Amino acid sequence: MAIENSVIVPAYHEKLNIKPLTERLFKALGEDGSKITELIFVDDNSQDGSVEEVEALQKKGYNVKIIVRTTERGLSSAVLKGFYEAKGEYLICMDADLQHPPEYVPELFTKLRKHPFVIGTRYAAGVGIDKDWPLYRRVLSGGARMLAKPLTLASDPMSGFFGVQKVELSRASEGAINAKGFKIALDLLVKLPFDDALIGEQPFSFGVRTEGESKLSGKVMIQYLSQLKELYIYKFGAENIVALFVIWALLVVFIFYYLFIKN
Ligand SMILES: Nc1nc2c(ncn2[C@@H]2O[C@H](COP(=O)(O)OP(=O)(O)O[C@H]3O[C@H](CO)[C@@H](O)[C@H](O)[C@@H]3O)[C@@H](O)[C@H]2O)c(=O)[nH]1
Ligand SMILES: [Mg+2]
Repeated sequence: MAIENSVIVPAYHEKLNIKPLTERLFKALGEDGSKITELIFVDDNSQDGSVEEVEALQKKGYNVKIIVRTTERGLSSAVLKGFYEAKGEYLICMDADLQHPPEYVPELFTKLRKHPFVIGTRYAAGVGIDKDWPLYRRVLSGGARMLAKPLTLASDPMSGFFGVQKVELSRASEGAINAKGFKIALDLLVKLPFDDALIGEQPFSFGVRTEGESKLSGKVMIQYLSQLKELYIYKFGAENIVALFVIWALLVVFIFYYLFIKN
């Protein structure tokens, strides 16, 4: 049967998560879903046994492969690499560390047949973020989300759990997508030419990592700020950027006044 669905997983030092993710994903897809789905890990030369882990899963019959890059590093560029190598028309990106539960993937693929882009969101009724996700990560994520608000109507543009139709990717202007940093979904949301009203959402509960470590670093945060600046200019034009930052500054002062000074 032809492959219709591709699941792309950026992975760096994720050996211990590869097997449980693969088994849970194909179990969730069931027999019919598994026949039309491929799983692709894009690893940046971790040399931690990830390749051997994938080979063992292939021997068991899973449609899984691993692309090992040796000259590039980075989450967003790894995702784009996987998207361009994928055979499926329907592409889903998810993290390797099981913070994005594979059990939501079948529903995401179903929605992706009706929407050009589907974002996995933690901000919807009945779902949320695991109580053990550290406070500093919540604060960082909340701040990052607030700064992205004027750019997209999607409720969780910081999410790394999302789907996009392959045909949409080809509609981005040449070289437009920013492959630096972690926030590839935000870049696609702003730069692909579909209408925001067509964005689908898939509520999901965000788990905590149990194996390996987060790769979020100061460098990734700086890359996010630089990406934000580029996206603001892309969307609103360089001439409006000062006005936008003034509005943001006034908003922050207002919130500060309202929360801490008014009473
Ligand atoms: N190939 C490759 N993969 C990478 C790299 N850096 C990170 N990854 C992979 O990208 C995924 C997310 O990385 P984490 O290190 O787990 O990120 P996080 O701090 O938990 O951030 C997550 O939370 C955000 C939402 O708050 C998400 O937006 C983001 O995508 C990520 O899921 C993991 O599968 C990780 O192995 C890299 O340089 N290269
Ligand atoms: Mg993580």
